[in-house]
Amino acid sequence: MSHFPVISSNLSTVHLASFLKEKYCFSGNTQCNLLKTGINHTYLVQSGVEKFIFRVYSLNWRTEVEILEEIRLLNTLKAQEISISHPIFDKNKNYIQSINAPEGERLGLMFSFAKGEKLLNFSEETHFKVGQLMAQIHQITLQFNLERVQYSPQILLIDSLNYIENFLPNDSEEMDFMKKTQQYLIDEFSKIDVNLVRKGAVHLDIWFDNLNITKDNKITIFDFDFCGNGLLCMDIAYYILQLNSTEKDEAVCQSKIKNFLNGYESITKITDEEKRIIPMLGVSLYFFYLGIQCQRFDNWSNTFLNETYLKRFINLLVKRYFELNKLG
Ligand SMILES: Nc1ncnc2c1ncn2[C@@H]1O[C@H](COP(=O)(O)OP(=O)(O)O)[C@@H](O)[C@H]1O
Ligand SMILES: N[C@@H](CCOP(=O)(O)O)C(=O)O
Repeated sequence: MSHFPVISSNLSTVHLASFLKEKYCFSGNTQCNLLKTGINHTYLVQSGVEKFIFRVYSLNWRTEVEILEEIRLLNTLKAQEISISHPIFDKNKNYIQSINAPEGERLGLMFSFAKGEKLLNFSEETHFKVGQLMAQIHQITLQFNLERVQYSPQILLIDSLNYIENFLPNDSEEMDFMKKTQQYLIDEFSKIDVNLVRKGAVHLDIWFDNLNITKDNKITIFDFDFCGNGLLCMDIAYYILQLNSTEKDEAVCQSKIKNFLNGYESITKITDEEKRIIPMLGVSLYFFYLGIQCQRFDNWSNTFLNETYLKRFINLLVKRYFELNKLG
């Protein structure tokens, strides 16, 4: 039977379970449950008492080389005993699985299950520990070059706004703000003293949503899908930015940021130049991820993304953060 061509599909969990059972030689009952259809589709795989996470990349989202580079980074971190979710190879020692989905070949990768649970809000002490963990990662990823994206102003600010333009009227106040801010941020990038900021591999998406925390406060970071090359302080900027959007009490938010930074600096120093540019990098990352949401409209964000959503996001998050940091 021939099918009408599709751009994305949801794999049958029953069939995925038997595919994985065979590939990874799982003994006994193997179950697969969909956790999330995001840019990638994430499945919880259970084989007896063991738990794993299987990620199925959207069609053409990442190349094989990019995924191999993510694996290389994760294995480097694992070798240094950094608490991250690591990739797992199959019975033939292959990491990447190829799945012949209706839309074309989709790639898959198995990960260790990060112990603990996701917490929207956690203590100052835990923020201190996240800071330490991020700094330990950065000590290893300093000067680490990945054959993946370079987080340049072009990617963060120009390409992103091109995607946003498809959904936000050109004559709206919000687009006016975005265009002026884009120009301001491009200028700020050109003023960065590159000799005083550390460069290397960044995760770019470290926030509560990509951390599991155990009862005894052990943190594991997962979802390195956006890893690439950039300024290490982009990770710091993103974490602080997200703390501002998830912690509503200003005093508590500041105290958590302070603890996070203290934790980081208990391992390695953040330069004065890095501290100076953290706010403008945060706003740049808002641009980037808003661009990603628009880019992935077809198979991810269409359930929430529209003109009103963009206007609210820009006014309540981007503009607020810009003004809070007295930028411009
Ligand atoms: N290694 C992991 N260990 C435990 N849970 C995970 C792991 N990876 C993903 N998850 C769970 O699956 C959800 C979706 O996975 P994620 O890779 O973050 O996808 P997305 O980027 O679309 O949010 C996460 O929010 C988390 O709850
Ligand atoms: N965290 C980003 C988007 C990437 O989200 P994820 O679901 O892949 O972790 C955002 O805030 O937009």
